[in-house]
Amino acid sequence: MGHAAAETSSFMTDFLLQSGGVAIIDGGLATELERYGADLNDPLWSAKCLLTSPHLIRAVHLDYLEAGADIIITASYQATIQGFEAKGFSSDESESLLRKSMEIACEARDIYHDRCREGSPDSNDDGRVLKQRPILVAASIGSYGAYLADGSEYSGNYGHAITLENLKDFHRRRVQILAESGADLIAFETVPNKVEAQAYVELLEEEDIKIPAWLSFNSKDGINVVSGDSLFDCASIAESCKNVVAVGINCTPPRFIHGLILSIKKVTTKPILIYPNSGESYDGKRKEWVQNTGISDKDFVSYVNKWCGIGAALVGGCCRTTPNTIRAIYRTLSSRSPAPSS
Ligand code: MET
Ligand SMILES: [Zn+2]
Repeated sequence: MGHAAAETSSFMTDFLLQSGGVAIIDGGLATELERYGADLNDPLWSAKCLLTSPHLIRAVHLDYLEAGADIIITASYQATIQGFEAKGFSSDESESLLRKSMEIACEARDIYHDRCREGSPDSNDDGRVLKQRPILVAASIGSYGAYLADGSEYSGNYGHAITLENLKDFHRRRVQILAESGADLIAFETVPNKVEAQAYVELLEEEDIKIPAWLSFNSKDGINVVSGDSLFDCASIAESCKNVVAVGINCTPPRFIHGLILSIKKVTTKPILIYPNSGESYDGKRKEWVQNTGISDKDFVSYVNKWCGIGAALVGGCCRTTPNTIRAIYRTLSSRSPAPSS
């Protein structure tokens, strides 16, 4: 095992120790940008704000840090070189836009640390969490299906024409750029099938990527990943890769999470991460979320304690969760008694 590999293997466990056992991931980015008034009806979705309103992205990152998040995820989920080129940007410009997602998140972290120095040590009167702590910036990589912008990341069905090699080539340059952008780790999010998980771990090894990564799958039945591929197989692929420092589930209704954690536990010794959506249903035809079909922040939080009880080590929220959700998670985790040291 080389030096870098040895460092990778303790990266997440060290971070979790510093975070008090459980680390908090941020909440929905795209849906929060929409709440701020951004129009994301575009093939680039949230990545459109890299062009039109970077200040909003920064504001949302800051909101999540002030709600208590220990990890913020960049706006690069649907930012791809191919997607930017389709809009007429050159490849250099497209690469800069990817780096920009990282710069915005790092700026937010810097501003936050300044506010912590100026503010009160723990929590302000206004409920902001201003507490110096290690904060990670995770570079988001959404799936090929997200780039297609037709809901394929929720079907995982790319057709027979798309091979493992195609997927590796599709993601290669973006992975390289984000890995060298100053990110603390790569967040492969909403991975819908086995072949894309395989593509990611092979890329990490072939390109000798120097920073750690997590792999996070989505499910719509609580048993398999959305394509119908077995979660057991998908999590095993993640488990086999030394660069992968956590494996889990995102953008999946809360009611499915308990069972999914138990399935993942059977395959992995790596920390398990969980950031469900609000449970609201999505109307694919109208391209909008159906309001109030999900659960309240209070119910979300009562789940969080159970998830941590069965082994989730990183918890946050995905689409339609807000800084209020994250603040509620922060409060419930802070009130937990510290794990007995063994
Ligand atoms: C469709 S899942 C989207 C994940 C991304 N991190 C976001 O919150 O916007
Ligand atoms: Zn989501």
